[in-house]
This record gives sequence, C-alpha cells and structure tokens, in this order.
Amino acid sequence: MTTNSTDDILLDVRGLDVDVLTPEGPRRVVHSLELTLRRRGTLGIVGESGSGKSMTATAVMGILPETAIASGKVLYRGRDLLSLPARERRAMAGREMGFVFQEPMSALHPTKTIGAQMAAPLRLHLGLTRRQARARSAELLDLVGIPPSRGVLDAYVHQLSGGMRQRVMIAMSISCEPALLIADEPTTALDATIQKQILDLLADLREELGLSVLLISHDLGLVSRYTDDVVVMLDGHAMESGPTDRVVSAPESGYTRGLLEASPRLGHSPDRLPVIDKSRFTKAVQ
Ligand SMILES: Nc1ncnc2c1ncn2[C@@H]1O[C@H](COP(=O)(O)OP(=O)(O)OP(=O)(O)O)[C@@H](O)[C@H]1O
Repeated sequence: MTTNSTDDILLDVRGLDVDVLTPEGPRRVVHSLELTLRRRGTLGIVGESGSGKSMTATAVMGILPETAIASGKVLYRGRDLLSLPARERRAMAGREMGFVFQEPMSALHPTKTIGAQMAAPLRLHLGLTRRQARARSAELLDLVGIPPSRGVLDAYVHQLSGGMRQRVMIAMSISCEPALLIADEPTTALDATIQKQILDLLADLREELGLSVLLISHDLGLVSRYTDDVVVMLDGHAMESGPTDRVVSAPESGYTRGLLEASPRLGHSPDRLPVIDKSRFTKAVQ
C-alpha cells in the first residue's frame, strides 16, 4: 500500500457533488466523490454509461456544462479549482492539463491541416514562431510514433486512419507539457490491436514525460492493465476504490465482481458475457 504525502498528490477530489438542472429541478449525478491521483501516478475511473465519469472529468477540467453545479473540493496542486473564478480555472486547466477524447474526428478541424492545428497552441501558449512551432510539431508527431516521412503535418484529418488521428490528438494533448493527462474513453472507437498500441503509447509517454494520467473507461479489464489505482462508479457513487491490483484480485463490491465477470479481457468468452443487474447494487447505495 502506498502512503501519500501532500507533496506527492497532484489531484485530490474531496466530497464532490454535481447537480444538473433539469426541467423537473436539480438532479444529483455525482455524489460525495473522493479521488486521489499521485504525481506520476495513474488513476482509472470505471463505470457504465451514465455513471458520472465524464461529469467528474469535466469538473476536474473546470468545464462543467452550464446546467451543472458542483460543490466539494477539486484540489489541484493543493488549490481548489472550484473556488477559482471561471476564467482562471480554465486558464489553469489549459496550462496544466492535456485531454484525449474518444472521437478525434470531432475534436480536429476538418479544413485545417494537422500542422496548422498543432502550431496554434504552441504559438499561443509557448510563444513559438511559425517555424519553431512547425519543428516542434514534427518532433511531437515523432514522439507519438508518426515519423516526418508520413507527411502528416500537411494532411487533413479525413486522410488519416482512426489510430493515426488518435496519435495526433495525443501529440496535441502533450504539446504544452501538461502535468496531468485526462483520457476519456481514448480507445473505445478503435479496434483491439490499435487500442493496445494507443494505450501502450500513453503508458510510454507517461513514463518518459513524468505525466500523471486519469484514464476513464467503461472497461475494467482495460483499466486494470494501465492504472495503479481505480475508482468504480455506479449512478454517480464510488462503489469501490483502491489499488487496482487489489480491486481486481479481491473486489469488495458485488458490482465490481459483475464488471470483472463481464470483461472479455479477464478471461471470459465475449459471446457469453453475463448481464449485470444494476438494480441489485443501486439499492445498497445511500
Ligand atoms: N449536459 C448535461 N445536462 C444534464 N444532464 C447531463 C448532462 N451531461 C450528462 N448528464 C447526465 O449526468 C449523468 C452522468 O453522465 P456522464 O456523462 O457523466 O456519464 P458517463 O459515465 O460519462 O457516461 P458515458 O460513458 O455514456 O459518457 C447521466 O445521467 C447524464 O444523463
């Protein structure tokens, strides 16, 4: 078991509640959530669709939807992001955090070259000249396994395969040297071989650049291979959290056991996936 000193912690979420405003009134979608991510550590958030993973991630990024209200604390390097003015919160997230999402196609501009899109934040945030930004973009692409000979800087997003697009997104996410990388279902749209390549790439970059990674996925099997710690969510509640090895080898929650049994990666035949009856577990949540 790892002991955490305050200096060792990058992100500490304490008692996070998120409410969304609906026509019927506020509805709580994240309840008293606690998460801790160590510097250079990896933390997984796992849960089925609607469990509150993305709401938690957007609270950390400081970009909750306008219809959402959060209370509790999101301590980043000891400063509570929720208490900062919106502008400062977004600036801090832009400086300190990189994001990789499920669908790079919608995050990348269709009619600008990859080189132009990569150069913009480098010029804005790091003050590089056009020439320097192009050289740095080429280096970043090389770092994510796209050599200059592929001509990707002058390509448009529709000319790239799904795996290449995600590599470009990853190159962009690390371009301003973030301390924290938030990857929200980064490989869900990709086939199994490419999935593994992309997750291995994230693991290598984490090691090489000393990043902390928050990996969000519906797939506990996948998260178990790439994280030190994990939080399992259901309907906005943390059902279980702890070191990933312990959660996977000796789950305390029946819901986690159900997720493990449903994971093809953990030795179960994909054509015989058990159906998890969520209602058995939601009743147990106060
Ligand atoms: N902008 C929004 N306004 C109102 N309700 C929302 C909004 N976004 C999400 N919700 C609701 O908040 C709850 C949690 O959603 P969230 O997107 O965090 O789940 P998730 O675990 O990330 O699911 P998925 O894997 O499908 O993205 C859901 O009930 C969802 O319907």
